[in-house]
Amino acid sequence: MGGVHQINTIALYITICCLAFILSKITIAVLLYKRWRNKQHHSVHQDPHLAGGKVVMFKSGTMQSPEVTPQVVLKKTMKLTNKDMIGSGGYGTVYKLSITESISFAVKRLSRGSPDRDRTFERELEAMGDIKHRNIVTLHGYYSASHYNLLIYELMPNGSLDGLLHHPKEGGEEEELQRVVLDWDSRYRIAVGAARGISYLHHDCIPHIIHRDIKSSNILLDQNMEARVSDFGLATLMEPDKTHVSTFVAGTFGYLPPEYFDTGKATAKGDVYSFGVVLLELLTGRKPTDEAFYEEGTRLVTWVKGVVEDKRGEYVIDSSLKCSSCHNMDEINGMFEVAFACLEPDPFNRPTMAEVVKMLELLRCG
Ligand SMILES: Nc1ncnc2c1ncn2[C@@H]1O[C@H](COP(=O)(O)OP(=O)(O)OP(=O)(O)O)[C@@H](O)[C@H]1O
Repeated sequence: MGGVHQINTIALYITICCLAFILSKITIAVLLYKRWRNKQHHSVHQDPHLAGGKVVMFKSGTMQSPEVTPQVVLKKTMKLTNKDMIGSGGYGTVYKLSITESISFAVKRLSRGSPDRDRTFERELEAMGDIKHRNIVTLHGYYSASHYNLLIYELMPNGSLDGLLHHPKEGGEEEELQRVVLDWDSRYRIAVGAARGISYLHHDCIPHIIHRDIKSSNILLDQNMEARVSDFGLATLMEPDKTHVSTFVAGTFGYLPPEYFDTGKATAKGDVYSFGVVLLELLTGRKPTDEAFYEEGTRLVTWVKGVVEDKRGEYVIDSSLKCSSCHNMDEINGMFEVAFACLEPDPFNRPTMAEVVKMLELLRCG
C-alpha cells in the first residue's frame, strides 16, 4: 500500500512540474507575442526620421476643430503613400491629407540636405506665415525633421490652372467638365483673382513680397474656382523703401522677364511680366514652355506679338473660346492689351500690379 501511495505522490509531482513547465512556456510565449505586437505598432507611427520633431499648426478657422490636433496630423502624415500624391514640382511632392471626411489638407514634402532646399522652406514660412487673403493659399502649419520638411496648406480641390488648361483629365465625362469649367467667364475671373493676390503681396504686405515664380502651376483653384496664388519657395521680402533685391536668377523658363538675365535683380515688375505670360496662356490655351516654341527658336510672347502685329489676332485665341464667346470679343481683346502692357520689355513701362487689377476690372465694368 505504502509503495502505491509513494508512486501516486511521485506521479502528482511530475504532473505538477509538467504543468508548471507548460504554463511558464505559455506565459513566455504570450509575453514575447505582446512585445512583438508593441514593436509592430510603434514602427507604423514612429518614423525614426521624425524623432524629436514637432508639428506646428497655426490658429485659424479649420484649426479650431477638435479633430485637428498636431498629433493626429502627424500620425496621418506618416501613413501617406504614393496613392495620396496630387502633384510634384522641382522642390517637393504634394500629397492630399484627409483628417476627416470634411477636413483635408495639402502637404508638401521638401527633402533636406542642401542649403537651397532648406532656404525654400524658410522662405515659404517667412513669406506665408502671416498672410490671410482670399486669393492666396493659406499655410496652416509646418513640420521640420532631420531628413525633410513638411508644409501644410489649405487643399485646393480644383488643382492648378496649368492642370486645367494643359492637362485635362482623361475620360469622357470629366474631360467635358474641364472644358466647360474653363469658359471665358472662368478665365476672366481667374485672371482678376490672381492679379489681386499678387497686388496684395506687392503693395499691402509689409515688408513687400516679390513672388519670383508666377506661373500657371502656381495659380491654384479653390472649390468656387477662385484663383489662389501659391508656392512661395522663391519669394523675396523687400523693405518698402527698396526698389529691388539682388539675387541669383531663379524662376521658370518661359515666364522670366528679360531683364533678369542682365541684372539678376528681383523686382515687382518682374512678377508683372510673368503675370503677362499667364494672361497669354489664358487667352491662347498655349503653354509657354511648349516644346514647339523651343523648336521654332521662339517664345509664346514673341509668337503672340508677331501674329497680333500682322492683324491676325484671331488665330492665337484658344479655339475653345472662339465660338462659345463671340459676344466677349471686346473683353478678350482688352485682356490682350493688358497682357502686352505687362510684357513691355522695359520694366519701367509696365504697369504696377495694382494698376493691372484696375485695368482688368474695367474690362467688365467700363
Ligand atoms: N494647396 C494645394 N492644393 C492642391 N494642389 C496643390 C496644392 N499645392 C500644390 N498642389 C499641386 O501640386 C503641384 C506641384 O506643386 P509645387 O508647388 O510643388 O510645384 P510646381 O509649382 O508645379 O513646380 P516648382 O515647385 O518646380 O516651381 C501643383 O502644380 C498643384 O497641382
